[in-house]
Amino acid sequence: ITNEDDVFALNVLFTAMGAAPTLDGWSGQGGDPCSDNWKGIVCVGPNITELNLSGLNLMGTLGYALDKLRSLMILDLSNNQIKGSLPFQLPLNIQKLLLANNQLIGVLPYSLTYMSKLTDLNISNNELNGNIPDVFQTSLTDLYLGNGFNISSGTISALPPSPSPSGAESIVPMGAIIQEPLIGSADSEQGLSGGYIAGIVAALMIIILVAITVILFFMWKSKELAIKSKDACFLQGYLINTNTKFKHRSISDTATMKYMIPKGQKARDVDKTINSGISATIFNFGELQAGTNNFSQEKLIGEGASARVYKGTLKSGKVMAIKNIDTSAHMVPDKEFFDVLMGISRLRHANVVELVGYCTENGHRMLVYEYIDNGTLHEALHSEEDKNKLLTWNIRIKIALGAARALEYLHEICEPMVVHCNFKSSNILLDEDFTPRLSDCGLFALTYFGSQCQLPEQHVGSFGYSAPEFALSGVFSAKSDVYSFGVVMLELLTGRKPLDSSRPRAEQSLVCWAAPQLNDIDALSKIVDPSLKGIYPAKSLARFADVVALCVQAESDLRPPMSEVVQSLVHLVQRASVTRRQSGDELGLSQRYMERQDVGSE
Ligand SMILES: Nc1ncnc2c1ncn2[C@@H]1O[C@H](COP(=O)(O)OP(=O)(O)OP(=O)(O)O)[C@@H](O)[C@H]1O
Repeated sequence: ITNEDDVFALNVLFTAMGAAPTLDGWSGQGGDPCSDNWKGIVCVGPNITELNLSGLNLMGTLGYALDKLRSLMILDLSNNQIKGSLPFQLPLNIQKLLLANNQLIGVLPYSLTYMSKLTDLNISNNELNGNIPDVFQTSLTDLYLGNGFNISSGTISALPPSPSPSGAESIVPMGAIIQEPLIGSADSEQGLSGGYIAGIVAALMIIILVAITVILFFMWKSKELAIKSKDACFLQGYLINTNTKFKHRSISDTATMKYMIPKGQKARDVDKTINSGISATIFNFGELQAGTNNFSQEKLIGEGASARVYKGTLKSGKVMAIKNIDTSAHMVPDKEFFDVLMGISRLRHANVVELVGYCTENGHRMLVYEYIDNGTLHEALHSEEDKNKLLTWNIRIKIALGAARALEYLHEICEPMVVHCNFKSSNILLDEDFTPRLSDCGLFALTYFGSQCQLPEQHVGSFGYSAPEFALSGVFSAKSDVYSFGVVMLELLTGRKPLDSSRPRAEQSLVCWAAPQLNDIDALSKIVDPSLKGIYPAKSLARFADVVALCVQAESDLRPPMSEVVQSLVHLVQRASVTRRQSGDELGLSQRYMERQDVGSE
């Protein structure tokens, strides 16, 4: 009789692929694949070791349970029409993963890098994008591309000569096909090929940059380098230039939150039972599965480095955001998971997204949050749909104040304090009236660090927000959150992204470009978001900029605590409403007019 987990995985796969008629013998529920010779299956004893399903006209998606096939060595689903993204959880013992010629989208899951036995990977001719993990360049013999991968991030040296001469920032255009395997592709008969030379040059550059990093680190450590904001810019620039990845950083104790209990609540004997004290509902997997249409693509609302988020409707009719954490990449033991969960479940603040429940059935790690339905601040500021037009100056101050209050709560009211560690505009969700709600509070310890307190490569994506001390030493503190908050304020002020490689070099790092201009009122009016069309009170802008300048200081001790930031922003909001009343609120003047009055009155 076939292994129970293997049967479950095939049942899920069969359903996800729309019960394809070409899958002879397969079933969506139960069955005995090994004894009943299900199409394309090879077993050794009760375990499925091969799935050979190439060219069977299969559609649908790959489902969510492939990782249950623990003995699977060959997975061949090439030449079908499979859609959707690659599941986070793939079978870890796979040697051959053949998915070419399908319609797969999204990024490569991080779990791929954990597949130590993987020797053949063919994912050509799909619509995949994102980064290619470095590990593929040394351990695989057969990696074909034909997708939209971003091949920056330090991977360039092992790649064949790029069609574009732009070096480390090269992008393989969507649909471009690199025919040669990445490894062993150099044509030895022609001596040193362009790609080989490029590889050597890139390797030399990396060595030089690493040496610079080490020297800088020791200078910084011994306090011989008084880091002023100019130096911070240098560091930011350095990060852009090299796409440096900082691996295996430890996190300071303040950031590893275990029991986050807002002051006033009693810390009960939290260790006695593993999940007592968690103020959240336990959901069964079936309900979440049903509520998200079997975690279908249409219900997927977002994807971060460590989780996918689905919009789901519960039995009660309530709409929720269900965060399915990638367990294959982040094996957090139960005890730690419940510890963290207990803390998160107790967070209650008007500007913090509330955890409603969770599900740990079948090894899943799912968090159920209230659904916030107006997108993220990042989308509002940077999407191409002109959404930023809705963000008037006063709304921007309101968002900054709400987000500041959320951080103040985490830093100064919760006990022990909670350091967010991943504060950025895509973690600020907006509700209908643009009230900001901070998401992922307390989650960093769970999704990134687990028991080893290590930083994975994906965090590189948030570097535009990272404080210099974190980039240099990996140490996080509440003051690092304050820096990230300053970067988000700069985003609000300028409408620009923290790192933007499409801009001229001197403007790629937002902090680097904007910080020197914050104290100059003329310069300020030139860096302000053009989509505000000049409609803002100049004084309000200047005060806002003052707060930013304090927050993004390179020396962490000089940054203000969040309670001070809140106070400054409260003054701004109060001032804005007084000015508005004075300028004729009651007379029914338009917002635009009133704000023009505000500009004039400053
Ligand atoms: N409670 C929620 N309500 C509505 N949408 C949400 C909610 N939580 C997350 N999302 C959506 O899911 C997306 C992904 O969220 P997630 O926190 O997993 O990734 P991220 O913040 O973009 O990256 P990171 O992995 O660095 O946290 C968000 O950008 C947002 O669009």
